[in-house]
Amino acid sequence: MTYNHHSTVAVLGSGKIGLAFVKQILQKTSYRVYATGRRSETLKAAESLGALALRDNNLAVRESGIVVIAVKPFHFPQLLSEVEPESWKGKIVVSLMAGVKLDTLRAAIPGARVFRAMPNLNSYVGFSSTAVAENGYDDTSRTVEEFLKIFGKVYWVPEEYLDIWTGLAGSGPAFIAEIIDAMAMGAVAAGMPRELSYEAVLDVLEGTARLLRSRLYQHPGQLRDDVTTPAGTTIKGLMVLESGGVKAVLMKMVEEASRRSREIGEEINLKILEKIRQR
Ligand SMILES: NC(=O)C1=CN([C@@H]2O[C@H](COP(=O)(O)OP(=O)(O)OC[C@H]3O[C@@H](n4cnc5c(N)ncnc54)[C@H](OP(=O)(O)O)[C@@H]3O)[C@@H](O)[C@H]2O)C=CC1
Ligand SMILES: O=C(O)[C@@H]1CCC=N1
Repeated sequence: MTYNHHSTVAVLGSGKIGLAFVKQILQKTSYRVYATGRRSETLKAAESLGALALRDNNLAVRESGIVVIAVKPFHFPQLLSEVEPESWKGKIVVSLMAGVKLDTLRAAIPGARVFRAMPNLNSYVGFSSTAVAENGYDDTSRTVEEFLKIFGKVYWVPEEYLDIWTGLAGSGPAFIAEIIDAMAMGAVAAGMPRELSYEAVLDVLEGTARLLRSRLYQHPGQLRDDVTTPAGTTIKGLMVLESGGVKAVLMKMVEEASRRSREIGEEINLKILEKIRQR
């Protein structure tokens, strides 16, 4: 296969989200993929998907046109020390790290065109809801948009929304998974087998998302009211939900996750500035 730098992607950090990216890229495109990691298990997992797995972040960056940063935010300073500043020059860099701001990324990797994106683990099946921020709309942004569409839907947002997006859509699959589990357990408590209960909740979730996206409803409250028969079953369940303060808890859950994303950004920014001073 012939290739040039622009048809090669480096995924730095082949963990949970990194591997989801590797899987989709290799399944849907003809990009060559370099995937890095530290442990042999990590490299083996990437290799088994068809990536060129390697420990050398510098080589992966040098050989690629698009570089995805998928390490944990607190591993970023170490990653930086492993890549020569020259290697980043002219690259399109897409950071998936929670919290780490564009200014911090630009200061850390000058000479690259940097984008900050927040996908979610639904990328694994091509159903991510990904927000991306960077100033300007040009050919490079369009390349990044096309690239991110491999993993699902793409939304351009001002950077100020990215921490909130992280708390809502980035962490979202974990929150929804907990709600699904709780509802299935409720059915088990009422006497139905776990597997059947679980399938039913997944069906309800998928169907409700479709119904809410249809033109029938402008607001979820309208669907709630249509389901709720006076003195029926739903209103009794809703009363329990309200008495438990569940709606307020869910609101606080997203708000707190968003706050933590901002906090991570501040912590990493300080570490990066320290690192830059040492250069
Ligand atoms: N998980 C999720 O749902 C989402 C995560 N994110 C963001 O993606 C990033 C990764 O998260 P996640 O995938 O969950 O984390 P994981 O811990 O699963 O993956 C991180 C990977 O980075 C690798 N790594 C760490 N340091 C280096 C290094 N110096 N060189 C090469 N590889 C390295 C680790 O390899 P090894 O294990 O071999 O040490 C590990 O496989 C985070 O910044 C997170 O904020 C964004 C959206 C969703
Ligand atoms: O929990 C986290 O910090 C990361 C960011 C979004 C999903 N997982």
